[in-house]
Amino acid sequence: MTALRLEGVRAGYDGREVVHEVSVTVPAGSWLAIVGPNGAGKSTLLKTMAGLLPGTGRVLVDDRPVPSLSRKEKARKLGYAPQDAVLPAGLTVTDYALLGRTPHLGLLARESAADLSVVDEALARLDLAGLAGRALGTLSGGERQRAVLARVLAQQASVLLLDEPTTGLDLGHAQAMLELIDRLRREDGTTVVSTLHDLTFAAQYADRVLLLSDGTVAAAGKPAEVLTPQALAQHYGATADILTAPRGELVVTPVRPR
Ligand SMILES: Nc1ncnc2c1ncn2[C@@H]1O[C@H](COP(=O)(O)OP(=O)(O)OP(=O)(O)O)[C@@H](O)[C@H]1O
Repeated sequence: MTALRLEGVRAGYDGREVVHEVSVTVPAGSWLAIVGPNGAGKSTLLKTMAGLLPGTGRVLVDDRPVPSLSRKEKARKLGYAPQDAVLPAGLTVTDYALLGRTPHLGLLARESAADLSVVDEALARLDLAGLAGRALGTLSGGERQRAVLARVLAQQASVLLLDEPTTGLDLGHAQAMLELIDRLRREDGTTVVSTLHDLTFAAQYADRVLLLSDGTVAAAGKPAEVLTPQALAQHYGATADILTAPRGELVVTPVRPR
């Protein structure tokens, strides 16, 4: 089953097109990583998928055009975590994550014990339980980023659109975050689309990788097919090797040019 489909999507800002004619199909329960150099249009593409940026072409979630969904339907189907969310400084981590439950509440309904337990679990999994009562304005960069993800996880949307979910996280928290996202995918059938700068993470977690370059799809397919030294040289201007770790995982590593 297809969870998300883009057909000839074009998008941009102030009349300047930065994403050109992107078509992609994301099967339900799979993970698509969007990679590419700075300014390639990754965040723009993700915002267009989330229905936050108008574009031409079609974006369909569960075979329904995103613009045709009500706000609540959209929030139940699509959870979007931006790279640089603006957070209300005075709100506590718990109250902020509870906002993720809004699409699940009835009219004028307050959060139930079940909503609170979803939030508590998201906070615990993101190692934020000890910070639950802290105001967002007092958090470190990595803690803030985890709070943004806690909110989107609490939303329990069927498709997660995550813009650079590991930005600002140390190696352990980054890995824990990706493991958590992968577990949601395997256990609940959640579909994941994430931009990722870390190509080793992209290679190890995504089923498929879409390499965006200058707003067009330069390559799409299995990580080993897309992440080649030639592609990294051509599109990133980087000298890199693709290694295989002892247990078979791919590792993308820069190598100092000679
Ligand atoms: N709000 C905006 N208004 C005008 N131009 C924008 C806006 N946001 C992004 N752009 C431009 O669109 C292009 C694509 O930006 P985008 O943020 O989508 O790239 P990206 O691949 O996510 O980059 P990065 O890896 O640096 O985060 C860039 O040229 C950028 O300057």
